[in-house]
Amino acid sequence: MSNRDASSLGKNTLIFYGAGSMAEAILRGLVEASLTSPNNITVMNRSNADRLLELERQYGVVPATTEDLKKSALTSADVIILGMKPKDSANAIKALQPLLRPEQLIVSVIAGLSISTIHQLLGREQPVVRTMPNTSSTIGLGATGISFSASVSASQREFALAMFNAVGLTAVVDEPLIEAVNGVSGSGPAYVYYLMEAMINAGVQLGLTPEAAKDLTVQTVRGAAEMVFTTGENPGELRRKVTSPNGTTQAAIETLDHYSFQEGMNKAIVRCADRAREMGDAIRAEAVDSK
Ligand SMILES: NC(=O)C1=CN([C@@H]2O[C@H](COP(=O)(O)OP(=O)(O)OC[C@H]3O[C@@H](n4cnc5c(N)ncnc54)[C@H](OP(=O)(O)O)[C@@H]3O)[C@@H](O)[C@H]2O)C=CC1
Ligand SMILES: O=C(O)[C@@H]1CCC=N1
Repeated sequence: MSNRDASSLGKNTLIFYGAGSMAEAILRGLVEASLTSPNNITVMNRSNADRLLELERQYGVVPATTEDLKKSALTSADVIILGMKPKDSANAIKALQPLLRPEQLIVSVIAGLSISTIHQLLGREQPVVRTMPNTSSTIGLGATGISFSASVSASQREFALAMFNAVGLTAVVDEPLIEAVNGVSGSGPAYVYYLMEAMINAGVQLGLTPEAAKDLTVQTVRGAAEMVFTTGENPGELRRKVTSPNGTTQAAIETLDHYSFQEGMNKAIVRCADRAREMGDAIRAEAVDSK
């Protein structure tokens, strides 16, 4: 793997094996940050060729639309990014078995799928980077948890970090904590969007136009995240500064407490991490069954 410039992805070739929303979020970030030439990125999926042609049109990446093109791109790529749904992953990874060279790097974004299951499905200890990104990578504001298998080389490690740093923030964690990352930031954008939906709906209920309710909500969430980021203050401290004694915010927070908001969020995130483990167990069972 080329290691001449750790801040870019060099001449390494990448294939997105599964080119759906998460793959697009990452590749768009890489292309728009000029981290690599779009010619170095191949996209493939199972059957939706139109989708690949659309990605080519938008980002200039290379579509692998025939079985021959798919095979040769998988065989030659320096890095293979597993971007299919968990339920499709066991078969897709098994199909790689006869194609892989020992030095090819596997990067997985698949929820629940452990490094050991990938090794089991491949029948060998290929270098694997297990990640949990999120869709905000699309605009360079992603948050990605990363862990490495023992055989990942120093240059492969740098490559993976450069790749995900190009599309946001990275946190290297021990592999068992990837499910916690899934609970907090992998699925996290959905919780924030859900909160925003509720805020917009309530604004409309109180008489605002849908446009005004949306604009005010978006700016509020943006501003609140930016306040935490820029000031370095804890969310709790910033919340207290908004909350005048016996004022309007206190009344709102008490209502959230009445409906167990904190407990609900806690249970949701713990359940999300558990669900990732369940999905991982199901893939592991497929790997064992196929032995
Ligand atoms: N969406 C998110 O916010 C996040 C998702 N993830 C993970 O990313 C992964 C992908 O999710 P997402 O992008 O939402 O899914 P999508 O359904 O958008 O995309 C999945 C892609 O995988 C392709 N695919 C399925 N089977 C195969 C196969 N055998 N060979 C080649 N390609 C295949 C599909 O092709 P076709 O359409 O032709 O069937 C499709 O292009 C999941 O494992 C998820 O856990 C991780 C973090 C965040
Ligand atoms: O919902 C899911 O399973 C995926 C994983 C993280 C975000 N979306």
